[in-house]
Amino acid sequence: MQEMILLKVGELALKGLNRSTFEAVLLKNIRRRLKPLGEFAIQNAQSTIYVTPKSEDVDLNEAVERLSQVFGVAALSKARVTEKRMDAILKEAPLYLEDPLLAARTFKVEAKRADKAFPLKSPEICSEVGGCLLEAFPHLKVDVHHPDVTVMVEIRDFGAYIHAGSLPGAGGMPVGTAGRAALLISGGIDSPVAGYMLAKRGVELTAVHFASPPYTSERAQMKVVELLRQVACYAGRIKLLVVPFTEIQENLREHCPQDLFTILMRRFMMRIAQELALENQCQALITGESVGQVASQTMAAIACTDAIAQMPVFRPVIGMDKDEIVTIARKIGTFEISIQPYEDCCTVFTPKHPKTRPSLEEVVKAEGAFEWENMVQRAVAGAQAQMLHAD
Ligand SMILES: Nc1ncnc2c1ncn2[C@@H]1O[C@H](COP(=O)(O)OP(=O)(O)OP(=O)(O)O)[C@@H](O)[C@H]1O
Repeated sequence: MQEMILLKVGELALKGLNRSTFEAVLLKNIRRRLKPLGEFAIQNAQSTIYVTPKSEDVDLNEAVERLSQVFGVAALSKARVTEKRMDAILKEAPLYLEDPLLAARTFKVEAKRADKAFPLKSPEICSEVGGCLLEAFPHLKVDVHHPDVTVMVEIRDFGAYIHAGSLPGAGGMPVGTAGRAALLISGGIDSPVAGYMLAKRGVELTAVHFASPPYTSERAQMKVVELLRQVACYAGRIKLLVVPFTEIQENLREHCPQDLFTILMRRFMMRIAQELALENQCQALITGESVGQVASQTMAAIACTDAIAQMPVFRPVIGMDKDEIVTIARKIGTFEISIQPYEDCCTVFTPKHPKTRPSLEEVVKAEGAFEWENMVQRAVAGAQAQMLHAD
C-alpha cells in the first residue's frame, strides 16, 4: 500500500465563484515546488489535495518539507492509503503507525467519513481501529484529551487514509492570486520578512536592490541573491533587479546637506523602484520599514519618502518590534543569512546625525542642488535582471 501526502487547503476554501481559479494557481505552485523531486500524481477534491509519488525512490519527507512552504496549504499529513474496506484499514493501521505508536504512551483515534456510502459511521470506525491498535500495542492507553499520538482515519473519494496527525501548512493565499509588487530588498533582516508577508497574501514578488560599487561589494550582492532564494521557497520565482546607485549617492554626498543624506537617498530609491515596478507590471512597492527603528523611519521621514510614491507602499512590518521580525526571519530561514556582515549602500556615506524630523519643503529644496533626472534614468536603464528560485 502506498504512502502519500494529504494537503488541506486553507482560506481559499471560503472563496465563491472564483475558487477554481485560486485552486488552479495553488496546484501549479505545488507542481513547480515538487518538480525537482520526481513525478507525482496530484488530485484535488473536497478541499483536499492528494499528492502521490509515481515512484518508490521519491523522498517523501523532502516533499513534505517543500509543501509546508507553499502558501494556500493549511495543513498536511503523510498518510498511507488503503482500499475503503474495514479489513484493509485494520491490517494497515498497526503496520503503518508502528514507529509513532511504539514511541507513545497514549493515543486516540479520530475518523472522518467524507464518503457517506462507507458502511460504518465515524464512532464505529474509531472503536474498531482503537481496539485493533490496543491489541497490537498492549503498552498503549487511550487518552481522548491529551494523547501523545492522534491516529486519523479518513474515508475519502479515492480511498481510506491513515495517518498520525497533521503538520501546520504555510497558510495564506496561493502566490499569484493577488497581483505583483516590487520589494525593495537590502541585505538586512526586515525586508526579506516584508516580502515573505506579502507573498503570504498571494502577491508575486519582483525584487529591487540598490548597489553602489565599489563602496558595496560583489559579496554583498550575493547575500541578497541568497536571501531571495530562501524567500523563494515560499514566494516562488522572484525576478531580481540590481540597480547601479553609485552615481546618485556620490552626487548626494557632494551637493546635499549631510543630515538629509539618508532621506534623500530613500526618495531616489522610491523614484527608481517605482519606474522599475511599472516596467515589470507591479502595482505596489514593499519595504521593510518599521516605525522608529532608525532615523529614516520616523513618521516625518516616511512622509517625505511617501510624497514621491504614486503607487501604494506596503510596509508589513511597520508596527512590529525587532524581536517579532527576527522570529519570522528565523522561521523562514533568512535570519542567518541577513546577519552576515556585508555592507549595504544604506550604510555607506551615512551621516553621523541624520535629521529625524525633516520637512518636505527642505528636502525638496535640497534635491534642487543638482541635475538628477538623467541619473535616475541611467539607474533605471542600468538595472541588471536575474531570475531566482529556490532550487
Ligand atoms: N540597498 C537597498 N536596496 C533596496 N532597498 C533597500 C536598500 N536599503 C534599504 N532598502 C529599503 O529601505 C528599507 C529601510 O532600510 P533601512 O536600512 O533604513 O532599514 P533596515 O532596518 O536596515 O531594514 P532592512 O533590515 O530591511 O535592511 C528596507 O527595509 C528596504 O525596504
